Amino acid sequence: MSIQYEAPLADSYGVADSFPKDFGYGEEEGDIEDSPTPSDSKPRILLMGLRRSGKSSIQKVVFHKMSPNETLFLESTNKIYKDDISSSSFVNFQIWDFPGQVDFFDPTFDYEMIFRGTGALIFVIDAQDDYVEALGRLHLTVSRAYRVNPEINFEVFIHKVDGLSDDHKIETQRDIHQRANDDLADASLEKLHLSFYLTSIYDHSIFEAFSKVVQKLIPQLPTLENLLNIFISNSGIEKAFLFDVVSKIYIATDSSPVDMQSYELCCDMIDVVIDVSCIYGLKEDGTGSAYDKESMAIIKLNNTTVLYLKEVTKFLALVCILREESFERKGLIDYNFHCFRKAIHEVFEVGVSTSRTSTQPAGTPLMKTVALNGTPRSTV
Ligand SMILES: Nc1nc2c(ncn2[C@@H]2O[C@H](COP(=O)(O)OP(=O)(O)OP(=O)(O)O)[C@@H](O)[C@H]2O)c(=O)[nH]1
Repeated sequence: MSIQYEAPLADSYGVADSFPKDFGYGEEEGDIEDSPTPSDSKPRILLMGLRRSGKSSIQKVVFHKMSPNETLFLESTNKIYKDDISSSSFVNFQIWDFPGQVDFFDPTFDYEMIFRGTGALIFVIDAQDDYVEALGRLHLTVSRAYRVNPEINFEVFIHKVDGLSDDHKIETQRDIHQRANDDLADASLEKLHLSFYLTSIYDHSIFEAFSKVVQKLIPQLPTLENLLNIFISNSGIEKAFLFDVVSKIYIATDSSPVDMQSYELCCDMIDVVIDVSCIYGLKEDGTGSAYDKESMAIIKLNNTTVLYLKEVTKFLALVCILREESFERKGLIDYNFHCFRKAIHEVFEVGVSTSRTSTQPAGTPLMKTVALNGTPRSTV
């Protein structure tokens, strides 16, 4: 494997373990503004579930680069932990990690306010444990939330599946799916849709699941997918992912099916690029950024596959998978990429100006749409 690597200038970040929260490359002309939304009114993604189901671990591994083994030492969460990831991520939202047992009857717990501003509710079920109690809790939580805000996306993570055999995984998913939907049918809540994912922090499944959760909240997803389709079909590229670099969530991909291996390969490439950049990309005086406008990398694998990464915005990178022979037309690919990048910036600039002109009456609840760094703010 050869790596042709153009190291971007790195900031005073440490190595991979202490990955920066903010890549820190400054505003440029036409750069996308940070959201002026006060943090408490930002749309949110809630992480709920029984104690020790793995909520804090998911949040730390996906958004804070914690290694899965370190989560063994996480202490139990005792109050709602609000994590505002908008300064480091394309996705301009808050993640609220709830303590295991939320008491809906506690008068200090204003669940109506919480659910009103929620885009997605992720309910985490520990698949290695007896999940009967968790299913009861799931039902109570989603039915309450649905009554307050039927626009919420309800996502169920059947978590810690690394401990299960393949057959057992499928059987567990089928059983949980069946029971959860039976409970909803009994309560005449058939319209409430639950989506299920098998997840583990020990592989890429948690990033893949989070990607899907976030994609549902991106209003411009069809436009992004279209742009990716046009880009790859005119450039001889097999697969392209638009990544939020810090979290490795892919916010869009072309319409060909995603196979887990390709996704993992692209995630690994981002890790390599950022790690090398953090170690060798520093200026002598320690200034610079681990990810900036110059960031790009080409990795040629021994099976005639090429991985090509390029910066799109402050938070986003395009990672493509293509054959070596297609890469011979690198000039064409680069030209098409230039057009693609310009189009993405235009989508976001239109978004920002739309949000500047749109007025939202005071007190209007923020609904489903999650605001993005560089995309329209919530307009409901
Ligand atoms: N095997 C396995 N263990 C996991 C996984 N995710 C989390 N864990 C472990 O589960 C335990 C509990 O994780 P936490 O993240 O603290 O759980 P929590 O839901 O936030 O717990 P509370 O704060 O008490 O509500 C830790 O020991 C984690 O290492 C996973 O995907 N697989």
